[in-house]
Amino acid sequence: MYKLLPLAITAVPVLGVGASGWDDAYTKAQTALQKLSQNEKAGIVSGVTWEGGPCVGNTYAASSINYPSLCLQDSPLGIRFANPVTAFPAGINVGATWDRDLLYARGAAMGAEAKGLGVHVQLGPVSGPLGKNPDGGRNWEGFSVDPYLSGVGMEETIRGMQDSGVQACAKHWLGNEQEVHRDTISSNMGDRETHELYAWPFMNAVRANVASVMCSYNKVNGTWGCESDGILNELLKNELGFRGYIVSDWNAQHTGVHSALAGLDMTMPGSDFNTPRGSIFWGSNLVEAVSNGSVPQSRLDDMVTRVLAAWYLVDQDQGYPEVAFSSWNGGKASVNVTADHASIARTVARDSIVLLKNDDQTLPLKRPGSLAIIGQDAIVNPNGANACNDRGCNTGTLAMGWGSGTAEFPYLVGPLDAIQKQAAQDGTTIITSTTDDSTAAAEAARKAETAIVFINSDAGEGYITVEGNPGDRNNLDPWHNGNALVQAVAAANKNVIVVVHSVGPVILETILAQPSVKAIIWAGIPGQESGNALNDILFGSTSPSAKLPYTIAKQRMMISPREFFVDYRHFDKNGLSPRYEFGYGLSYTNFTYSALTVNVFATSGPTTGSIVPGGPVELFESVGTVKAQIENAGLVAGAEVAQLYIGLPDSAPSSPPRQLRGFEKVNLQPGKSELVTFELSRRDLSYWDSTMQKWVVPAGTFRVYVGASSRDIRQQGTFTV
Ligand SMILES: OC[C@H]1O[C@@H](O[C@H]2[C@H](O)[C@@H](O)[C@H](O[C@H]3[C@H](O)[C@@H](O)[C@H](O)O[C@@H]3CO)O[C@@H]2CO)[C@H](O)[C@@H](O)[C@@H]1O
Repeated sequence: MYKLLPLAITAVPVLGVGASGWDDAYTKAQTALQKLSQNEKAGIVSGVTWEGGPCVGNTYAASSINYPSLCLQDSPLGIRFANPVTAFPAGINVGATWDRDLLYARGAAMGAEAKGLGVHVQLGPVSGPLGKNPDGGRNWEGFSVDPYLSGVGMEETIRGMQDSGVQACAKHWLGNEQEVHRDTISSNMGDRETHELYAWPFMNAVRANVASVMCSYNKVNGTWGCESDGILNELLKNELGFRGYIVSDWNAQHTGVHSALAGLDMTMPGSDFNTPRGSIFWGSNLVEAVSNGSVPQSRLDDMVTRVLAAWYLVDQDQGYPEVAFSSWNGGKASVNVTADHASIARTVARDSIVLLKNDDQTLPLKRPGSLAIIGQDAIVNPNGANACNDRGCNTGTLAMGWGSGTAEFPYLVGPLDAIQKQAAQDGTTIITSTTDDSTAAAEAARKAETAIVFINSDAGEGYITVEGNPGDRNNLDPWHNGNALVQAVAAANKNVIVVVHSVGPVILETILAQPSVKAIIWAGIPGQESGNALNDILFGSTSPSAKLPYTIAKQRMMISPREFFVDYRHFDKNGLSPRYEFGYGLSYTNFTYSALTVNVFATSGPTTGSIVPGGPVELFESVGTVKAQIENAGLVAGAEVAQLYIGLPDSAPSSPPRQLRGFEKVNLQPGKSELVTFELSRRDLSYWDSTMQKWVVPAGTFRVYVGASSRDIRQQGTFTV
């Protein structure tokens, strides 16, 4: 039933229509193209080799059109290899906020820092990996394992970044779901899961007019990601109407001619990582490939036009700043671009903290007489927050994963530092045990009213191995004997709070089996404001509002997704009970749901219209609304993320029981209520029909679920198409 993507080169890229920004940018690019020499054209699409310029990627300048050497720089959470910059919470944290405004604000702040430093292309955001494997090393760089939530994350972040003037780069296209063997494996995907899961968030990215997309190291259905006509020309450019350029991941290009024909538009870093540099596929070789007829002139012109159009799209021809740092000498920037972004970093970190368990209203803390703070994860690495290159170690509190998706911390507020400040105000005695030694931990815990244990679990990119974890995690257990640490503390103290800093799901069964564990918090990898944000929740200045962007299972084995039943789709389809389901999160108040109304006017059938950035034009048309009344029925102010799930009718074969298709976050004072409206687009009601090669709205009765999580459904309804 599933159709594999074609391997042969068959498609001719078409330009999307409908984005006037692109139309203007293309007009300027086509004019500029006429003035370029063949060498300049090849230079615009070729990197100058690894470490050949100040940024992780640099192209050649073209003096005839006053075009600069483009600076491409990581990362999805801040500007890599530069300082000072803001080290924002990771993608997985901002995903956990389910807050469009925060997604946009973080993107805009990152974009402003990039522009201030002269970075033309910021290498993020990420929706590949999506997170099919819960132990995938780079899942934390993206927003969520759910394509809808991930898609909103992509769209808002890209809008924020590009509104600030930097070109965003959506990565890694496509199926980059693991680090181990990432540059040799083939991600074999059926056509339907390709569309409904992995390509979905990139549709949002293209819809947000993303300037560039990075193709990935892995093969897709047997063909290298950066050499595949099927996923580059056919899917991304033709079907999704992508008008920007495709840049290779660093050293992910394997051939000169074939990659050009398959749709690659820029090669990075222009060489492999060896010294002296080998594997230079483009540059002067591309000029030769055109002159001997292996690559059509029109293809080279198309590459250049796309790259120039992206530059014009975000007005980088209008006095863009010079690059103000070098990646290779400590990154000291000649300008300070951090502005007031620490407050955005703190708000995101705070609003991404998920309260998983809170028995006996243990939280918020109410001026305790004494507190034991336990675990190495409570303090900043004694050697410094940036002691390890690309954060490639797990010493001290975990606030970032490792790899290219990192930035240098300008400072890192550790949990203990922040709690001590609050304790001084409250008259609370602090007792510490800041190693992971269980005996010392129990001794400290015995002396306090309440004990807070800090545990963590790290992951990162595969070119670094940390404590035996080769990028991907070896398991979903806490590191550093975290379970034993909690057990020891729970045996010594009847009032235990566990704080988890982790890149993704951690199995909590051992911890939950301790009756003394009264509360559990997931704080993710919160960036530079870690301790301050945690204080806001621990001591109750803010009620937690975050919801899990993935499922926490009872055991690792239970998550073995097949095809497109990843995460909650797998649990729902197979009638399995998760420990904490997708979308779950407690608050210090409680919310009631009422008055569901459904008003949908879609017609069944396939899309037929033209392609706009993102896909067929009708996919993004409104087809109705779902509304529900949310009331804060508790005693304190708080925010609720109301979630809309849709179940397709049986005429859509083998579909998940329900899928996220909307969410709205509302801030409510006690006793107040608000009517939330979920706007539905045609895409929200469609599935990908592999035979027809179309998005199709199936005929029949759709199920509507509105609730506080994927399992906590408060209102249900139906509509028929
Ligand atoms: O940074 C741009 C994109 O690069 C990919 O990651 C590369 C990373 O940036 C780079 O630092 C690392 O280099 C190491 C290299 O692989 C290794 O052979 C050499 O010995 O040491 C280098 C580190 O000092 O290579 C990474 C690729 O393997 C990312 O996938 C992508 O997301 C980035 O945007």
